[in-house]
Amino acid sequence: MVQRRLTNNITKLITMAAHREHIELGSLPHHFDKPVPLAVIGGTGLYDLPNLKPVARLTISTPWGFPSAPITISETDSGYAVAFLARHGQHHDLLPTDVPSRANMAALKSLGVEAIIAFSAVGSLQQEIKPRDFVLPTQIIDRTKGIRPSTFFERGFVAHAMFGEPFDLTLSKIISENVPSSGFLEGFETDARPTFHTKHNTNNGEDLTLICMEGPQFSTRAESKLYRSWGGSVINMSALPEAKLAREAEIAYQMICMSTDYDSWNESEDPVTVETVVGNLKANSANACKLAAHLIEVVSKDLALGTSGVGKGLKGSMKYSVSTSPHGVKKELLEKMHFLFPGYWPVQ
Ligand SMILES: CSC[C@H]1O[C@H](OP(=O)(O)O)[C@H](O)[C@@H]1O
Ligand SMILES: Nc1ncnc2[nH]cnc12
Repeated sequence: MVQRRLTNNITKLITMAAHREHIELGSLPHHFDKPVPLAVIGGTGLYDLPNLKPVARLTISTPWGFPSAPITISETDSGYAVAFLARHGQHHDLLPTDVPSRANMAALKSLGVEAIIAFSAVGSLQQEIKPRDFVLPTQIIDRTKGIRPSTFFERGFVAHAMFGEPFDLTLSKIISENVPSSGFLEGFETDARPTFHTKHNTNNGEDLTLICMEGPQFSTRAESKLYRSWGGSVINMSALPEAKLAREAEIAYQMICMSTDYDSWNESEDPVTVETVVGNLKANSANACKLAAHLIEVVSKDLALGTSGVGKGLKGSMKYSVSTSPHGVKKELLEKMHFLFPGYWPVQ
């Protein structure tokens, strides 16, 4: 019965997605004139926000190239505008290493985005984080290989952003306090319901640590066990440099992880394959979309009213994080920076 309901949901989602893609690609306006304060980045299995009404589809050129895909602007039932970007491209044709994160972040910033909720499929490094559970990480360990461009700054214009707290604490608090207790959990037997793991709800106030590896191959068992010994909770290939660039762009950023497998440390389970990841994601995609739609309403309202001050502490922070005297900086570099930070360092 539950299985049939899930299958029906999936079929409905696929049909709606195809319909939407047709509408979006065919006839949506290519411009949107109002600021868009909130963005959602969709990862593996989340290429669309099917519960929202698309109103524009934008192709944005930045000094760092084009984003992974055109950005869809949709409206919620209450009329809030939200931007959606598929991290690996609309048809998932970008390896994690090749995601143009600088262009993605710069394009979102140019729309007026102040906060990002990013979704990601992750492997679980802890027994209690079951496949299909959701996790709100609080820390990141960087296991990428230094081959992804990870800063907007470069030789000639040096800056250092703070990153001790890699996720935005205010945004994280709003998300963890607003996980819906019903709706989001529908379609599951009580004992199979996914858990939403947060530092305070399920981890006694201890950090939930996300390991970000280079990939595209999954980890060896020895690596997976090493990450557990470091206190890793979950693992993916996508949090970095995305989170670092959001910080440099002064955008509040929180990743919501969906566990799809036990990576390779758990010898009583089969090691992770793409089939396992995609299978779990598909089965739970209706759930993920419901969660996204609910959080979009809550966070958009918060941003509009300024209730919690999401992102306010970040505004202006990069202006004071620069080591180079702007007087000696090449004009081309300042022009690039102007795209992200209009008015910070005027081009002479
Ligand atoms: C297809 S499994 C590995 C792939 O899935 C995750 O993608 P995303 O974070 O965009 O959901 C992971 O980071 C890897 O890129
Ligand atoms: N086990 C895993 N390792 C890295 N990225 C993943 N994404 C989903 N599962 C993963």
